[in-house]
Amino acid sequence: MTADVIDGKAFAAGIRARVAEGVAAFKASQGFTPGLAVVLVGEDPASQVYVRNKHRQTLEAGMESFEHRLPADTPQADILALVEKLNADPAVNGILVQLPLPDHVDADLVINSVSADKDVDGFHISNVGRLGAGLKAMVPCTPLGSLMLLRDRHGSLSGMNAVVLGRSNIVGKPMAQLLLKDSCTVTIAHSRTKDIEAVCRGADILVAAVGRPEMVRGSWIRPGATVIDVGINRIETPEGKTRLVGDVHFAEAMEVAGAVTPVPGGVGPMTIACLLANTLTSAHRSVGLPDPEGLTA
Ligand SMILES: Nc1nc2c(c(=O)[nH]1)N[C@@H](CN(C=O)c1ccc(C(=O)N[C@@H](CCC(=O)O)C(=O)O)cc1)CN2
Ligand SMILES: [Mg+2]
Repeated sequence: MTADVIDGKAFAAGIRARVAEGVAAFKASQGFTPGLAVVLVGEDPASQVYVRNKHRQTLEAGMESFEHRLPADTPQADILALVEKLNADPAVNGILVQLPLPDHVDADLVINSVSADKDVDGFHISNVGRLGAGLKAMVPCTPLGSLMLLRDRHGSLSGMNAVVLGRSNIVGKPMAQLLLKDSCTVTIAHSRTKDIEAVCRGADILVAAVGRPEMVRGSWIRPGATVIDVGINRIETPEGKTRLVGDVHFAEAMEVAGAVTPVPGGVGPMTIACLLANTLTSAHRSVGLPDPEGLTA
């Protein structure tokens, strides 16, 4: 059996095109352009690439992009002051502080200083609580993108057994909430889970978000299951080069699963597409428009 490869790159391009249409319609009806502000502190190489891509794709969608690059040793008070300024700026509909932040910064404090209405990352504690309570929230981008890929493949997810491997605040926990909201039976598995392999084998939907290269082997996967690989791990090859792999052993998964997201080109591109979608959603909500269709959870 050979699984289908879920083309997240192509799907993300479609989402970005729909966001661009929504932005054009928004500008025409409201007379202003939605704006996204991104704050990068320090010189982490991967973060620099992600922030550059966010800037380019925000402009391509027809939105304003405000990039704030601060040195790694910026005092926490200066970061908080910048966020306050962005909170008060009517040209800014979405604010994102790129993670990870340097060690001297309290990331939770900074995340929760972003206005919940402009929190396009969905990390603010009030958005976390709203998602958990089944209320309208800003939803974290990677889980939202993963949900879109699952809905596209299956239509309804109702009654499916979903296992989320990993319990991070950024992916694992919100992913589990979204799957529950779509009426899956949800299990969160993690490093202390007993017989994790058997737990994963019970999954119709397996979402791997642990940050451990190729941890999920073919024997962990139920035949025909849909596997969403959120991991992005850079490993060294025997030739001394590096390459990206997910949390799932892709070649083995392809032999067993019904469908698998590749790394790269699976969930990753959906993260930025959903950031743009969230920024448009935030602009809609700021003027009392209904949420843009098909771009929210
Ligand atoms: N404030 C936030 N910080 C971080 C988030 C986030 O959602 N909000 N997520 C990640 C990084 N990230 C976006 O910020 C991100 C990661 C990966 C990709 C992506 O397109 N990956 C490609 C491969 C890229 C490569 O070659 O390295 C893929 O998987 O195909 C986009 C965005 C942590 N920080
Ligand atoms: Mg975890």
